Amino acid sequence: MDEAAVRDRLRTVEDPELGDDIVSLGLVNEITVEGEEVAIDLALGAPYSPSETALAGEIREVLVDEGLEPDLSASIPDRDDVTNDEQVLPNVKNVIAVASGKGGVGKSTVAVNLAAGLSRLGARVGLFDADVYGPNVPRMVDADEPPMATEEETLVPPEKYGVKLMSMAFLTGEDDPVIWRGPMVHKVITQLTEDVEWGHLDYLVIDLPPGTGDTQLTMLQTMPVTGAVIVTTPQDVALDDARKGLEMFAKHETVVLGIAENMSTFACPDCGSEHDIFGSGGGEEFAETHEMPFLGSIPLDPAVREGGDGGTPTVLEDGDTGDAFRTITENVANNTGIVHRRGVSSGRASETPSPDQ
Ligand SMILES: Nc1ncnc2c1ncn2[C@@H]1O[C@H](COP(=O)(O)OP(=O)(O)OP(=O)(O)O)[C@@H](O)[C@H]1O
Repeated sequence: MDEAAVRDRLRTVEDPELGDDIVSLGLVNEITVEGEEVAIDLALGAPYSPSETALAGEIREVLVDEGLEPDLSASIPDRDDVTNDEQVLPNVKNVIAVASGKGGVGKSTVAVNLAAGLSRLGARVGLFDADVYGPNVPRMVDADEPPMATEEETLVPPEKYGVKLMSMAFLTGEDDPVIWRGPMVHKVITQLTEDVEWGHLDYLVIDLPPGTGDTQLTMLQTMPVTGAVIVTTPQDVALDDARKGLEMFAKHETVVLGIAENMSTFACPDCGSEHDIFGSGGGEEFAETHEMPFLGSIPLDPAVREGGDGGTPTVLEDGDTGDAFRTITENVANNTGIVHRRGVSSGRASETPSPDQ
């Protein structure tokens, strides 16, 4: 079988989300055939996301059915085409910012569980606690080991649950109130991203400070954010704040990967029934109204708080609440993949002359 024949066979593989075959969408970067061995480079950008893993499985199956031995690799053209010196965080494939319109809605909880959940899927993950106002991620994952400084004056982040961790708390101490101004934020964030030995990462999850002010905007401008996750509770006030969050991302042209609703239904351990303490369904309605993906709801569950007080992140535990975090993790990864594949296929569409040109 030659390259053209392989390409032809790949036309039978449909992208699960974009509604066309992978060749027409421009997702096949390169095919090299040597005897029965066929190496294929695909434009897939969300490692270990369930939908891209399934897609790769399907591609392999089609080729194996033809008696070939496939060897698949993935690269994202828009990131990989820029030389390393020009890039912030060149070895990080995806930067995912976790944001909320106001404090206390569970943003850090979602960031920690998302990072641990992605690591559980097999990905290489970092978690950057950029909440300058109240950095609490180290406490949540019980990481009392500070980063190590190298001779080159870079920092090696400690690791917990397979996640590399960096936090403002390592630098300022958790209890020191810090007043941050724009230029300082920019400088510190640049240092914390550039001087940290993150190594090669599939995902760097960033826990942004709550709110939608200058600090948050500076952070978005400093880092190459792939997409943002907005955390909200079903309460109207929080949803109003979530609206401001959307406006901030629109202003900065940041893709929103979806809305996660936290503290939805309370499953009462004593009486066994469910209570909608803050109302329910608000997050999903909000996502629908704004045509944003809905990532899932997390129940109000004492185990989440215990997990956040130095216990194991709930996403790593059995049970319904763990399932809820796993669903959100998978949706975030899948939506990250959609962002890249859509970017590749729309770039290709603009290169192709339209019929009447
Ligand atoms: N689904 C949940 N069920 C029970 N407790 C939760 C849940 N989500 C978060 N919590 C608890 O609520 C508190 C606030 O959560 P968290 O620190 O994640 O919020 P936050 O939005 O990051 O707050 P801030 O950024 O203002 O510090 C924590 O004690 C956390 O353990």
